[in-house]
Amino acid sequence: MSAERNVKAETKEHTVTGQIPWSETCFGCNGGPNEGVGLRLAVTDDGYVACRYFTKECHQGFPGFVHGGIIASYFDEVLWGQTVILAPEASAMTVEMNIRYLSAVKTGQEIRVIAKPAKVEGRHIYVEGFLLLPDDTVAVTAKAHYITVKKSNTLTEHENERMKHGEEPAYRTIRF
Ligand SMILES: CCCCCCCC/C=C\CCCCCCCC(=O)SCCNC(=O)CCNC(=O)[C@H](O)C(C)(C)COP(=O)(O)OP(=O)(O)OC[C@H]1O[C@@H](n2cnc3c(N)ncnc32)[C@H](O)[C@@H]1OP(=O)(O)O
Repeated sequence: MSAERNVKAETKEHTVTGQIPWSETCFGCNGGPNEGVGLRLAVTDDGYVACRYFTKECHQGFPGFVHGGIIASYFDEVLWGQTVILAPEASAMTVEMNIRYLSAVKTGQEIRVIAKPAKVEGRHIYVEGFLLLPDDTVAVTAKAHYITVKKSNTLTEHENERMKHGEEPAYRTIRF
């Protein structure tokens, strides 16, 4: 995805085949009223992790616009979803992330945050993604580098089981 501003993505419909497990103790997943971001990550049949999300008023920085740190959280979470597909036996921790904020993102609208298919190189996973506004403008792009660790370094067996949620995805297709 280029860093050019005001670019509209050429979109098509993608079929959703599943959802990444989520946890109520995670800031990115927990959707309580004022508790967290509340993202749900869909997996598509062509290897993307994708998320439709209604931006919250309580996440504003400048009035009416989503805080850049919250936008970074969207990407940390959605791009991390690729690591669950690629290294399900491990946990992946973010070690680096680069974000280009091309257009401001308003609160109170439905955006889409997308992680492209990625690949593993030993313990390293590099993922790229983009955020689309309702009119398909590419507002933000991101690149992240994750490193896998033993799952037991981040979650006990009990927590790992307790945190898995197998809810059906809320939608069957997503356009991006
Ligand atoms: C299917 C079941 C799924 C279950 C699902 C459960 C439900 C969901 C539950 C929960 C949702 C969670 C959602 C999370 C999403 C957000 C993720 C975050 O926010 S992560 C927090 C922020 N990140 C950190 O705090 C990392 C801090 N860094 C570290 O702790 C270490 O650096 C670590 C563990 C990543 C690596 O340390 P070492 O001791 O294991 O390994 P060494 O030997 O130091 O490094 C290995 C290789 O990586 C490079 N490396 C290490 N650190 C690097 C860095 N910072 N930058 C670049 N390279 C680095 C090294 O040069 C080395 O490279 P060479 O293999 O030799 O080529």
